Amino acid sequence: MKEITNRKRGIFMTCPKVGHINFLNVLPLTWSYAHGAADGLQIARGVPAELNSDIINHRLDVSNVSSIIYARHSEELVVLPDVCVSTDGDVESILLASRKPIESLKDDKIILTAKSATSHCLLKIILRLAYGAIPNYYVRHITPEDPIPEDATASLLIGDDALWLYHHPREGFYYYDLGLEWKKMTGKKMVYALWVASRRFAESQPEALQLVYDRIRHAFKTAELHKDAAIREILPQKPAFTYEQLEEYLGPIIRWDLTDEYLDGLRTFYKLAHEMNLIDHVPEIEFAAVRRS
Ligand SMILES: C=C(O[C@@H]1C=C(C(=O)O)C=C[C@H]1O)C(=O)O
Repeated sequence: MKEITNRKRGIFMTCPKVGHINFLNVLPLTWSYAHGAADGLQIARGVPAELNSDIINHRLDVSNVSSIIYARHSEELVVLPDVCVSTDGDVESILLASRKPIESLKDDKIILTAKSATSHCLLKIILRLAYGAIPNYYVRHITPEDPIPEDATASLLIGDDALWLYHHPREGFYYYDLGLEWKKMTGKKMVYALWVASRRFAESQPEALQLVYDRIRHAFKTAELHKDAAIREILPQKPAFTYEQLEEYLGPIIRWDLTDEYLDGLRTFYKLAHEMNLIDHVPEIEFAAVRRS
């Protein structure tokens, strides 16, 4: 298999350029890449906003991206089946931090982390539909140590920043988990990130796409087997978290299977985003033509 792949790679492929959002929520894949799964791939690490832009601008062939980006560029992208970053309720790492209770937010100033795209929409949908609030939003760099700038009422954090804040909340603020808020409002699961390939790459290099898909899928399929090793390996780089915190986060909390129920949650998200003019159409979800494993 390896030989065939390598031979084919020699014929068709330069090294596929694969984006990797460097958050703890994809630790099984980070671990796999560090243990052989990155061989023959060119991995580019970044935050969602960077990789969202890189795939649209053809600097990447495949990447995990904010799920809303697929809706905005579905004509240029195809979705890899079976993999995503999602939750059924609490997410822990997408947090609204606020000086006021969420029920009393109205036209306040809210700062949105510059790293995100999906959660910006998720927050706008939840505040508008569940709380009747239409705040003024500004995108800015935010640090979890100083989560709400002086001039704002609330702010939105995602990823490891938000997970850190979840475990080290500053007293005197209110905190809202947007995975839980979404579940309370819609009863549905929520998909935050998808893996997508540029259509151009998918059509011109199907074997290379298959290789990348197989590696990503395998990493999440075997996540449970390597969970302990992956957490122990990352902990020295993430001293602000305990083993128990990551062990809970990477399993019961974060899910990676893009099953029908998660797709249903994703379609609901797109429908509401469209109703709020955050996207201009609700896309059909078109999957890459890979052999599923
Ligand atoms: C669950 C999370 O979802 C992330 C949220 C994203 C966004 O808001 O655009 C993008 C990728 C996801 O990995 C998280 O931030 O931890």
